[in-house]
Amino acid sequence: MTVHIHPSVDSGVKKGSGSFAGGTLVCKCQDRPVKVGIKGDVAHNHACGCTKCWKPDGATFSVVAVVPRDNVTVLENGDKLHVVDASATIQRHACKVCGTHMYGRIENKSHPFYGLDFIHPELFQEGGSAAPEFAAFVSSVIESGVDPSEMPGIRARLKELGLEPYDCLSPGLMDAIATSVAKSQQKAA
Ligand SMILES: N[C@@H](CCC(=O)N[C@@H](CS)C(=O)NCC(=O)O)C(=O)O
Ligand SMILES: [Zn+2]
Ligand SMILES: [Zn+2]
Repeated sequence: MTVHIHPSVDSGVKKGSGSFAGGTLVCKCQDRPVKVGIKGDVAHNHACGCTKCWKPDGATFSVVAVVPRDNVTVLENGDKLHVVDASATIQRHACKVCGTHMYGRIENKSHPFYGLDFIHPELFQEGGSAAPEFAAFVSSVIESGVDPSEMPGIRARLKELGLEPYDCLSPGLMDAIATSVAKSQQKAA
């Protein structure tokens, strides 16, 4: 059985150009698409299996990366955007018409990832942005309806694609979160 992860990686992970200068994210609407401008390349691009990150139709995983929030500008048809869940840590600004998530923003200034917005690089109209590096929240795909018996095949396929599977974030990002928490506890002591 073919294991589908996400259309942008199913035929192999495409390397970034290494010199992506930024581009425009476009939602799926034919009429008045929402356009969001991004300055510079993305970082920490990865596949995410959680239920909250936006996936295109039929995908098991989302592909999501971060950019500094100051590098994100709504260019066109921003009146179509709404926040999917205002109580979530990441406030996902999505098109009300087609449902595509255009950017996710953390408003809590004490969050370790404050200052970074989450975007889906497949929405760039330009090619060449940095490739996904790992897979996060892999076990969470079960919460979206994947049968647990499919997990060994999914993990094997992710490894074959060079996307090391983790059930939370990658060790580097988990260390970054823990470092930030440790620093804020030292400040409080
Ligand atoms: N098992 C949960 C995990 C959700 C989760 O913690 N997602 C991570 C990765 S995107 C997160 O940081 N969420 C914060 C948020 O969604 O606001 C699910 O699939 O819903
Ligand atoms: Zn749309
Ligand atoms: Zn996620």
